[in-house]
Amino acid sequence: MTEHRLKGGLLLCLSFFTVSLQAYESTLQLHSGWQYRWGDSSFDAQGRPEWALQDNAYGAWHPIDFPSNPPGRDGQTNIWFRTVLPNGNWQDPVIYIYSVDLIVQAYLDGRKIYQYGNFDHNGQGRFEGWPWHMIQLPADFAGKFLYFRVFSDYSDIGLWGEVKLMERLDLIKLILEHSVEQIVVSGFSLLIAGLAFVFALLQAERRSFYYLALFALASALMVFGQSQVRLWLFNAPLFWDHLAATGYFLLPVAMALLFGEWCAGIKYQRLIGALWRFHLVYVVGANILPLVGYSAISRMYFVFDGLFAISLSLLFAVAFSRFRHANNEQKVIIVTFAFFGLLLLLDMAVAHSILPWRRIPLAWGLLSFSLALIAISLHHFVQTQTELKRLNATLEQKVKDRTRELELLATRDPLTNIMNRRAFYQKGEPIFRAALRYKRNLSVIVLDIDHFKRFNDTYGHTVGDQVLVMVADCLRKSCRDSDFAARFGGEEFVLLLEEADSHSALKFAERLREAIAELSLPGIEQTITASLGISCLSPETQSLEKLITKADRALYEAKHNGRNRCCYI
Ligand SMILES: Nc1nc2c(ncn2[C@@H]2O[C@H](COP(=O)(O)OP(=O)(O)OP(=O)(O)O)[C@@H](O)[C@H]2O)c(=O)[nH]1
Repeated sequence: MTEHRLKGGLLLCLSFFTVSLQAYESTLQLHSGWQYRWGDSSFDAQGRPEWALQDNAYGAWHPIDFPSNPPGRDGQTNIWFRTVLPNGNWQDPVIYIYSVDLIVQAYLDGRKIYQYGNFDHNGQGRFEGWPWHMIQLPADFAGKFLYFRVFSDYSDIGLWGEVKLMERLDLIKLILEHSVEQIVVSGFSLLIAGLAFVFALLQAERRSFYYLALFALASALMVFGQSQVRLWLFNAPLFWDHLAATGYFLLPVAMALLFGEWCAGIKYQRLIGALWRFHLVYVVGANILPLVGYSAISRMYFVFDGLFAISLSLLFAVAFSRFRHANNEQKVIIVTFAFFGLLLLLDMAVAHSILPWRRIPLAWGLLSFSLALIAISLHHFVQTQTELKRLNATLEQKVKDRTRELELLATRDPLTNIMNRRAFYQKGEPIFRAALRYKRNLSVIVLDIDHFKRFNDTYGHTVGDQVLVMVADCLRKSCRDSDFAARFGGEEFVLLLEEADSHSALKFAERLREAIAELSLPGIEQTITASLGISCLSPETQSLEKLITKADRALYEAKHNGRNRCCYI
């Protein structure tokens, strides 16, 4: 069973390979041996065109290399072409035509075998888009004349691009091959458009990202709208041609906008501004006029290409006049733009038969331009983000510093730089509550400098201030980590001693008193002493305030008993 399957598979592969190999060998270019005849044929009673019946006047047909734009058009809109189909070993033969200007019928032996577009009784019709054509041939085609009846009121008339006799399977492969690069490039452009749009919404350098999104979107529309695979997605050539034309006509708008943005500082900004506005009006007009039946999108190309060629040349001139002074980014843009622009000009030259028909790799030019733009945009994005981060960090630091300053202002005594009354209560309240709850020791010392008024009166306020600062420093140095001191106002200080019972609080107060008594100021004779009142937490002391009041009473005792002493209640 497995062996059978294997054999079957191998055979299938082999036959596919041989069919494609054989078909590939037998693909024939129908690029020579044609004849043409201006005007339109009359039709017999059975509806057969008389020009497609072989026995009619041979002398009326003129030889031409390729069935396109023969001489002597003279405003005519109808033409016939014919060629003799060759012999060959075919399995499923078809004629592939890249495109026709504009609508077409194909006849073999007077039998109509293909039609694209609608011919009225005058042999005229409307533009229906530029699809690729696949004309199925009957088995007995060899050696017979194949006729094409063509109508065009466009600048070109006839078949355009490739005309080939080939196997249907090969044609499918050919269309896929032709479309791969367009699918990849248009997909990529669409991705760029989406990303650029998101970046535009997110960050500061909005405008260049919007323009980049517009350029990438226009490119995607143009490339996919022109791809051959488009008809398999949605078989409406006119719709795709409108889309492709809109994308194509939008290119100079987006290019000029981007150019103006990225090459800021370049002269001629007004010219660039005028260019994009002008082309934008053209895009709108080119879409509206065919809709109201005034013209066809096919006619819009001719004028557009002329204008685009001028705009491109102007942009080239502007770019290169400033090339030497441009920075590296601008140079990359200019070079990739030049490459893309050159391909665009070549494509136009081919489209208008100035150059012989060939495929121009427009997609690659477009890709390189898009890649350069996205790389530079991302570079700018990263730069802006880094700058923003740096600014944020500086700002955050400034806010922190300022908050800290404000905090200090709100909690510190500006003269002595120790806590003020407010901060003392803020810090002391939770400690007091915890001590009360868990029955821990807690003591408060209220300290007042003796006869402080005399310092002010005798030596002036500056000396009074110096005494206050010295005493505060002494308190700070004497305190343990868990203790803290605050200036409550004037020459009065309060200390909170955690885990200190009356005994150790008294001992500490005594040490403090002695340390203060040793302070001196050069040239000041008055000794610096302080009186201290001490109170300890007991179950009946219900608030920190009350504990301080108690210590205040003790201080009063100390003052009353002669100052420079400690009293405990
Ligand atoms: N230099 C200076 N003096 C202040 C400051 N705050 C209050 N004083 C002064 O401190 C003095 C306090 O004096 P009193 O309350 O009479 O008490 P005292 O002179 O210390 O006397 P006793 O407390 O009874 O020993 C007043 O003259 C206030 O003007 C200050 O920040 N700087």
